[in-house]
Amino acid sequence: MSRAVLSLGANLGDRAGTLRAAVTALKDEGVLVARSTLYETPPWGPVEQPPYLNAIVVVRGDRDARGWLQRAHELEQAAGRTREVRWGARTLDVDVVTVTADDGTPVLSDDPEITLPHPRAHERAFVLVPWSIADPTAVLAGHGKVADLVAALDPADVAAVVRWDHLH
Ligand SMILES: Nc1ncnc2c1ncn2[C@@H]1O[C@H](COP(=O)(O)OP(=O)(O)OP(=O)(O)O)[C@@H](O)[C@H]1O
Ligand SMILES: Nc1nc2c(c(=O)[nH]1)N=C(CO)CN2
Repeated sequence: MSRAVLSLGANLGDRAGTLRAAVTALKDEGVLVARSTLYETPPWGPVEQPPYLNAIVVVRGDRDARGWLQRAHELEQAAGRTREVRWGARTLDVDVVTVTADDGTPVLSDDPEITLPHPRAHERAFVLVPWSIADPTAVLAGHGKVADLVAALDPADVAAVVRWDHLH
């Protein structure tokens, strides 16, 4: 058994419907431990594209790191995602942020197919803000407490991550 933190993002189509369907699928298979609410976030990266809805889920089950990556890809495929431009728009993006063994040891990997922790998680407000809500005690291996990483972000980047439920 291991625990994984997954980052879910959508910026095409019915964004909220897509994220809710992914969370429901994880809940129905009995692996969902915690989830954030939905957040609207400005697009990160070099590609001009619509705003994202993002969420963090914590799952626990009988999978290793590759198993969680496989599950992430299945969720993307179920949402109709095709492989497109790097960092470009998509119906659903599921990244594996961390995997932790049951004894609390973080899984570390520099394999390009599954790099852990996710190499860009520590600088992404759209990951850190929802994660600190889903798990206020969370730690990102190599970078420290997630709540401290949020506090160290540019306040403008944090303010731009807006609880989406409040807008609707
Ligand atoms: N921790 C990880 N989570 C998800 N994919 C990973 C991870 N580490 C490596 N990869 C690899 O990255 C490849 C590209 O993933 P993807 O298209 O989701 O990237 P991206 O979302 O555009 O960029 P980013 O990784 O910066 O979020 C995947 O096929 C996967 O094998
Ligand atoms: N705000 C935000 N920006 C992104 C996201 C995402 O999930 N949220 N995913 C991307 C895919 O690589 C690129 N940029």
